[in-house]
Amino acid sequence: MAKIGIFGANGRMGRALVQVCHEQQLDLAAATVRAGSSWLGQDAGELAGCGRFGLPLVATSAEAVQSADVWVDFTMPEPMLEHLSLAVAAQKAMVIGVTGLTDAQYQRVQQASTQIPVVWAPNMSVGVNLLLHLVQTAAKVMGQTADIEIIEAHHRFKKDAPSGTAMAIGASIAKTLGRDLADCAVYGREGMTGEREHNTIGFATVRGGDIIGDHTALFADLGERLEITHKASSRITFAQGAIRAAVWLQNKQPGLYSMQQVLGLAELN
Ligand SMILES: NC(=O)C1=CN([C@@H]2O[C@H](COP(=O)(O)OP(=O)(O)OC[C@H]3O[C@@H](n4cnc5c(N)ncnc54)[C@H](OP(=O)(O)O)[C@@H]3O)[C@@H](O)[C@H]2O)C=CC1
Ligand SMILES: O=C(O)C1=N[C@H](C(=O)O)C[C@H](O)C1
Repeated sequence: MAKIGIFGANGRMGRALVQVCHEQQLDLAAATVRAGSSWLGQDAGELAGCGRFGLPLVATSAEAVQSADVWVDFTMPEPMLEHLSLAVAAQKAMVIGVTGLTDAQYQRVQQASTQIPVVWAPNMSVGVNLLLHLVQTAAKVMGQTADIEIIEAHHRFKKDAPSGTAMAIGASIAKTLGRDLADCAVYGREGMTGEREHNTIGFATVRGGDIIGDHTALFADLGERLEITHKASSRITFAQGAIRAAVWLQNKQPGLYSMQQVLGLAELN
């Protein structure tokens, strides 16, 4: 059984990951928090509401990284890249769910994946990964005439916008239509915008309360519109996907793997 490690175990996703390891009786070998964190020394199980594990939270370090075979990271772009360097040095596999990466940061993930096995995905849920396929079919049928808008809603604490998932939906549609997302994306509208430019893909962002994560791809034509919506009702769905990826990743060769591959959806392409 793979020894699993969690970086940022005190975060919203960090706690959900601990919970899923517990529910699935997996070998959670290490859980880290940032150096100087007030959570240092607390029990990982108690923090996640699962009862005492006898597994104290330790500071992220080269030494701590040795304790697990596969590490899971839902922190933030900069700390994630530091964790990735530790994983490369220790030759450990890594599952990354962090969003809001710049192109340069994503290239560093790609570079690291030449040395260790990595899964990176902006959304680890089964439903969103299926949606990424469904929008391709919708784009093929309606994309030339319909106006395409992507609407996402998340909790008030989220730091990046549009969500990584919204960007992946946009990229999936743009690729199907032979468009470059960088050229056709419109992020929000204000003032005298003029009529909608036909070949654009619009993004709208909502932030509020404790919304876990809603995404809609809208194909709006004259006389009808199609909306494909996914709503997450618990972070556990993301954590289950990430832990599934961690188990899948053990003994894989170095490479950058997608959630589509983990879930066996790649052949739907
Ligand atoms: N791919 C997917 O399916 C999903 C992806 N996400 C993504 O996961 C990421 C985390 O989301 P969420 O759990 O809500 O975020 P939280 O803010 O709850 O957790 C972030 C974690 O990162 C740590 N962290 C933040 N900054 C630093 C730093 N400078 N150095 C070290 N540690 C740091 C935090 O530690 P501290 O508390 O000490 O600051 C905390 O442990 C986001 O990018 C989000 O978009 C979220 C859900 C699903
Ligand atoms: O920050 C979040 O919470 C989430 N982030 C991911 C994203 O940016 O797409 C996935 C999920 O919607 C939750």
